Amino acid sequence: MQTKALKIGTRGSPLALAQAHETRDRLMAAHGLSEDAFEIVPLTTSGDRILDRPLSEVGGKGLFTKELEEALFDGRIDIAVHSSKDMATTLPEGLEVTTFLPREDVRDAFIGKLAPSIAELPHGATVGSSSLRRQALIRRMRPDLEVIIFRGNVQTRLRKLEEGIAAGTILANAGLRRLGLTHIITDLMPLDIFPPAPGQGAIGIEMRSADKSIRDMLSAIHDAPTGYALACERAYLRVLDGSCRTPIAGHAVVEGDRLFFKGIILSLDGQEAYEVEREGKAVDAEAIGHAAGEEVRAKAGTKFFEGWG
Ligand SMILES: NCc1[nH]cc(CCC(=O)O)c1CC(=O)O
Repeated sequence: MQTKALKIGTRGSPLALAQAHETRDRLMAAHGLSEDAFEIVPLTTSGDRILDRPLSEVGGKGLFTKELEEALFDGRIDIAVHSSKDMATTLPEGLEVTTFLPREDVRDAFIGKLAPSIAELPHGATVGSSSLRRQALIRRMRPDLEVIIFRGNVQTRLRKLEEGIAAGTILANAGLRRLGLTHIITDLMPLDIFPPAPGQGAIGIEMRSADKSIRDMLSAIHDAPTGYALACERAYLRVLDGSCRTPIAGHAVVEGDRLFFKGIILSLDGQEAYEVEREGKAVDAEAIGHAAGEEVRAKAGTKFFEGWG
């Protein structure tokens, strides 16, 4: 007889559901379980409801996770599947992200209507993005372009593009791959000129700290290199979080037992940029990320952050 199904909490967007299914499939494979050992529970978050303003104005990353965390606390779900990029850097007492799935490609993808790449867009063309990081990186490359706010899930943004509201948009390659939409990509942005957001491309799984059996079950699908990269990137972001109106990019790569991190913070117009590069042992991921955050914050100086809080 089947015992109680494990309830996998997720946002209801097609991308979130794809990530929940990937988590379920990996758990099934790792433990030889069938589909009915799991129940996928989609929940609507305030981040999904508020679509007319940029996230940086309405409260930031917590918006996508709060409802899922409440459901974890009251037992409506047993685990919560998140895009790591959307997660706050500190979690409520009693909850933990113990598990990261193998990371997808971290690059951003350009989807162009008037031209296949940002470089080839006509002078003054409009690009849609509500990410401060993408806006600043676009403006750094092409100060003549106009950047307009584009929110909503991947499908909503693509519809806006079809309606001609913008000449192009930028989305994470990871999300497009998970949705089977890579055919619409017209350019993949190189990491050195368009570094990703901390956490981009990585699925994180949150659980109740006290749940020993779930901890054991999840450990079978944890990807250690992704875990180290994320520990580093999240520590870096945590140092800079006080300035959530700052465009921030950061990316760690793990090779064997070494970790290589690159980070950059920019002014909103992309004209000012401060970079940091660190490497060390993968097991020191968090300390490396923390030190990188401190370094880039010191380089930028207090004036850079003034009035942005
Ligand atoms: N903020 C929305 C969001 N959160 C995670 C992804 C993409 C998937 C990922 O980075 O894992 C996206 C959409 C996008 O940026 O294109």
